[in-house]
Amino acid sequence: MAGRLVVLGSGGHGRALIELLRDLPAWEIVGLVDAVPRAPVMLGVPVLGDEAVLPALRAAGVDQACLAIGDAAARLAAAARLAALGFGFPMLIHPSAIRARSAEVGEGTVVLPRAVLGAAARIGRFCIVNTGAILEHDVEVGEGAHCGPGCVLPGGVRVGARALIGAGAACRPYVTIGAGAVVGVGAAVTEEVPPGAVVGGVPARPLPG
Ligand SMILES: CC(=O)SCCNC(=O)CCNC(=O)[C@H](O)C(C)(C)COP(=O)(O)OP(=O)(O)OC[C@H]1O[C@@H](n2cnc3c(N)ncnc32)[C@H](O)[C@@H]1OP(=O)(O)O
Repeated sequence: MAGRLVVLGSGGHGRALIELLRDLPAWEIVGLVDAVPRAPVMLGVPVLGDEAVLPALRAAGVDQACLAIGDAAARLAAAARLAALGFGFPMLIHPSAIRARSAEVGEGTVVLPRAVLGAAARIGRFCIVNTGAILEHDVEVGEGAHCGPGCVLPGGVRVGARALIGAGAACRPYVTIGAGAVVGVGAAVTEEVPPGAVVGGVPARPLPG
């Protein structure tokens, strides 16, 4: 699939996705949409305004969108709003990423440069697999979860919906990270992380606050 696409979100993740799309030449970015536009142009792409411009884009034949929103709940809420307007959400995988033939990737999920998706990995909808993340064989990632830059999820790790695995974190094989949990930067997860928990350190323990 390819065509014309709008990017929702003009923050840091938006800049990352503009660069990702530039390496997927079948896609043309018609512009950025942001609730609080900070500049009229970002990395050469026009910022069209807030979501009020979306119906006109649909009428003009733009029917694909890419959600550049880091916060999982906000990303999933935006997906629902744009789906109601008739937008679809392509999965976008950078050409330098390695995807096993048996790895499944859901709609609206983005896979950034040099990430690895191993055999029979299953990545849900609207996930972020960030730069250099390694998701090994049989890893399962739930809807809206974010695997941060350089994280390492060995075989059989399960990441619940909307969870965040921080940059450079690593997990023991077959461990489960609960829905909405946060694993801090650089953590080593050795045992199950309950839903909604925030853990960090080596080995990972609940963080204060
Ligand atoms: C391209 C991109 O940029 S993708 C970005 C992906 N995002 C990430 O990787 C960020 C992940 N977030 C983190 O690691 C954050 O530090 C969090 C969520 C774990 C904690 O953030 P906050 O809730 O703001 O906590 P805060 O910074 O106030 O720290 C609370 C305590 O936890 C400690 N702490 C925070 N992060 C960590 C960590 N990763 N490991 C160990 N301890 C930590 C702090 O030192 C502090 O301890 P103290 O109370 O003894 O001083």
